[in-house]
Amino acid sequence: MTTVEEAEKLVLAQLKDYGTETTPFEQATGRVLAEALKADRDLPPFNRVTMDGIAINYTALQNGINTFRIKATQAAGEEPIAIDELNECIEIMTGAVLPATTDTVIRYEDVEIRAGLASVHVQSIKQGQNIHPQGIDKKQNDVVAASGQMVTPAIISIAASIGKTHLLVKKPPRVAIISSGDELVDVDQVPSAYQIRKSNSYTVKAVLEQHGLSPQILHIPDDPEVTKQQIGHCLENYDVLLLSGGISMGKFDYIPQALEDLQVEKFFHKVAQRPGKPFWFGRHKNGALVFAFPGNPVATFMCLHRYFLPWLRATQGLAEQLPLYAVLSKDFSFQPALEYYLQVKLASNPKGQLIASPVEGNGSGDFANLADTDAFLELPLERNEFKAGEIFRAWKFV
Ligand SMILES: Nc1nc2c(c(=O)[nH]1)N[C@H]1C(S)=C(S)[C@@H](COP(=O)(O)OP(=O)(O)OC[C@H]3O[C@@H](n4cnc5c(N)ncnc54)[C@H](O)[C@@H]3O)O[C@H]1N2
Ligand code: MOO
Repeated sequence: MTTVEEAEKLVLAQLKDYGTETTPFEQATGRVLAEALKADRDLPPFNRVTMDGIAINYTALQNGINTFRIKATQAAGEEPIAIDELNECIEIMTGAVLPATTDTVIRYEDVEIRAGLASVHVQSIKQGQNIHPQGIDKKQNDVVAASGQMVTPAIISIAASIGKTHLLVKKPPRVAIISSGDELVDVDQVPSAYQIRKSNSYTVKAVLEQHGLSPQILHIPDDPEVTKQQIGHCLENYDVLLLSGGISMGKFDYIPQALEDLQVEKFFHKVAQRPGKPFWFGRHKNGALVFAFPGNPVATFMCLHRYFLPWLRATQGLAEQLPLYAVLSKDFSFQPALEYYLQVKLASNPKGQLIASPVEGNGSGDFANLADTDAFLELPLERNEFKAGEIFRAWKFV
């Protein structure tokens, strides 16, 4: 059987550039930048006052002048007002441009203002204080965000500051999320005593939307002809098919046969892991990839995080995410020769360690347990006994 490492390698070998597109910057969170963002002017663009108070020329203090005549008040956004004499000051607000004839700002807390005069009542004034100098953060045309990184709220802030209303981003793959099975009814339907509501498709969609994708949902009934026809249609119209269910050994598990009939090359079927053992992965001749995840909700969820999301990062040119490690909080044993993905709740302790506490639940059909956990702990297949205090890789999903 294919090991997790082999499966991961085969998945990550299927990278493709889906091109670029332009998007309004406000809608770009989670997308991958396909251009470098450059400062349209110095950052900050002028010597920016950082405290409300008075602007003076420091030479005045050196000459023993402690009381200043307030010449004018300058708000942020106003043209700077120069002082003409050393014994003058400008009352000035945070965000205002420092007037060229001044070089130091003293905050209101350190002056007393009476009858148009400001008296400084502290000694420790430093020349140039309370000023954020022009261009100290970045110079005009400096790269402020490199191509190939994910657009985060901080990058939205940069785009806004430099007037970039639209960003060139990587085009994400077009994804179809496909569920199958006649036991499944829609979320707004009342299931019979023998049915359940579809949940996997919505879980997968929610995760994908967090990563900037806009997938389409489709349901296929347990009918071999319809299965083949619908999957055939998706292979022509999408870059990636994410299926859940219908791939193990059941009499109505028509997906593997349909994929074979449609000439989707199988890279593997079944991975030495639990949950998610029946995972099927392949590629159609036109390049469309098929991730067919086992239908049990926890299996679909695990495979999505363990295989699809790393593939998505890599195919969009993002650097590999640094692995996360956690300390197992109590002894645990697992006998089958499968890599086990233990559901855990993570918490850090005062020593700065990340502690993984098992919250086992009732197998891969127990999707309620996912809400009580936030990661899978990857327990290697070569072993059966895992001791409290040992460190393992964690796959966080919250
Ligand atoms: N004889 C064997 N039986 C099974 C094996 C096996 O190796 N030999 N593997 C088991 C494992 S492990 C899993 S996981 C499941 C996977 O089977 P399928 O991928 O064919 O999934 P289904 O049978 O269609 O469904 C399994 C389970 O999940 C529910 N389901 C399916 N889709 C959804 C959905 N969209 N939303 C919510 N729940 C869904 C479905 O009703 C079933 O309860 O096979 C084992 N059997
Ligand atoms: O993959 Mo199955 O999830 O072990 O139940």
